[in-house]
Amino acid sequence: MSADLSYVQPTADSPWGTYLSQVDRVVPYLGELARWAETLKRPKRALIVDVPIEMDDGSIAHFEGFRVQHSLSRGPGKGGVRFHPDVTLEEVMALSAWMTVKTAAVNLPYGGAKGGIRVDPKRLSQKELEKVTRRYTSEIGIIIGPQQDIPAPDVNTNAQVMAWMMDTYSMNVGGTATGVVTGKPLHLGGSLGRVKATGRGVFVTGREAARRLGLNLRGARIAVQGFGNVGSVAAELFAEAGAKIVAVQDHTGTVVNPNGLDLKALVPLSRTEGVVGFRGGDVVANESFWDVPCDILIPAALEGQLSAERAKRTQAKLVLEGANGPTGPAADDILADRGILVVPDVICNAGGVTVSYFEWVQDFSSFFWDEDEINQRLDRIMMNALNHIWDTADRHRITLRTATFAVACERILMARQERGLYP
Ligand SMILES: NC(=O)C1=CN([C@@H]2O[C@H](COP(=O)(O)OP(=O)(O)OC[C@H]3O[C@@H](n4cnc5c(N)ncnc54)[C@H](O)[C@@H]3O)[C@@H](O)[C@H]2O)C=CC1
Ligand SMILES: O=C(O)CCC(=O)C(=O)O
Repeated sequence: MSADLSYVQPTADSPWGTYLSQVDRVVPYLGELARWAETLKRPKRALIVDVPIEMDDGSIAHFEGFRVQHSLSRGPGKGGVRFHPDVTLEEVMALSAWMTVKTAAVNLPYGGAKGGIRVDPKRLSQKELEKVTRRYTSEIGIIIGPQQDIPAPDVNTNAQVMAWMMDTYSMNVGGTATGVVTGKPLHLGGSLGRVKATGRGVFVTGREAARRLGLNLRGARIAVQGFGNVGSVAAELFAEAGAKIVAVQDHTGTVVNPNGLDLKALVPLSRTEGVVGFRGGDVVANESFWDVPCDILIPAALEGQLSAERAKRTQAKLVLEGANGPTGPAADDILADRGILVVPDVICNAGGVTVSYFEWVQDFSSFFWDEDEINQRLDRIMMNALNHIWDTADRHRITLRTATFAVACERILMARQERGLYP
């Protein structure tokens, strides 16, 4: 399993360990290209930076920052930036590798990258947050750029953070470079539809999976873990399609209502108080979220949340991975044995990077599309990719995860091979 890199010690269920085991599972389906498989197990480039800033009280604080470019074989690096106190190099490596697989699965002309800062942004003032963002951008400026590596939002980052990143990079290169990041505000070269794109992709792939399972969305019961950009938008779209959101969990706690939570009231409140501020349901212990009777489970928070033990308990028939890496290999096997269908992260949440690609293309041409056009193109790309993956899964009798890796890794390794061996 291990690529034996001295700078990380993955375990079976850690993010990089999970990724390595997913690669091992796809190798038998790669034919001649399997000789290149080891390249998937090593990031091309990993940068660790110190981010020192002066805090509002005059003290100097240092934060650890990362940018990992897992693969550049198919194009520039692409992937979000996460601000979270638990960010590690190992986690960012896994997230960058999943980006490589994801961009290839939906056939975007990108490699995979990811970044992060080990910081709790909730403890920073707006001024401190801007300083951290700008200093980090300057430090990673030596490896990012519109043709090198294009960051985007992830956990605890948003359009404002992207605007600061774009501005800092632009000042350093001496000219406005809108294409250096995606997920920007609309009047700074952002794209219509990007904010909702990841949740929309979860909905599009989930709707198709439900259709194939014969599960009617009207009245279907859905539990959502993580109620931020991805989870809340996916919940709203499923509710619009007639489903009932029966449980939601965020970092503040868990709220359940078997008759369906009122999202019109819950969503705005969750942004200020967290979901436990909502009075239209019962606040329950976090662990009981995994026992809630439901048809569809959407993990949309962090990695490793759907553990083996929780996989044994869930009552869902369908799991839609809004988050990256929510399910470890042992849990994956349990879900497969129990006949629970998993639409894996590397296709399920690819809507965000797909509309990021649209944003990058629009920035280059300085011609912007309307939202209908964006949503139609997104729908088409996601459906084509999913159908191709489903055919692959049926042909080899493998899970959708291994099938997505098979489709994607063939594209990545073919590009690697075609680029040749010599410098
Ligand atoms: N934003 C994007 O476009 C994309 C995000 N993703 C993935 O989706 C997941 C969520 O990302 P976003 O919604 O963007 O982040 P976000 O920062 O908007 O929301 C994160 C949510 O997770 C909740 N959360 C954090 N820790 C938790 C815990 N221990 N237990 C329960 N809930 C917890 C937070 O309270 C918040 O509701 C991440 O895995 C991210 O990598 C994947 C593709 C694209
Ligand atoms: O929009 C992007 O470029 C990347 C989004 C992301 O970080 C992800 O898909 O995990």
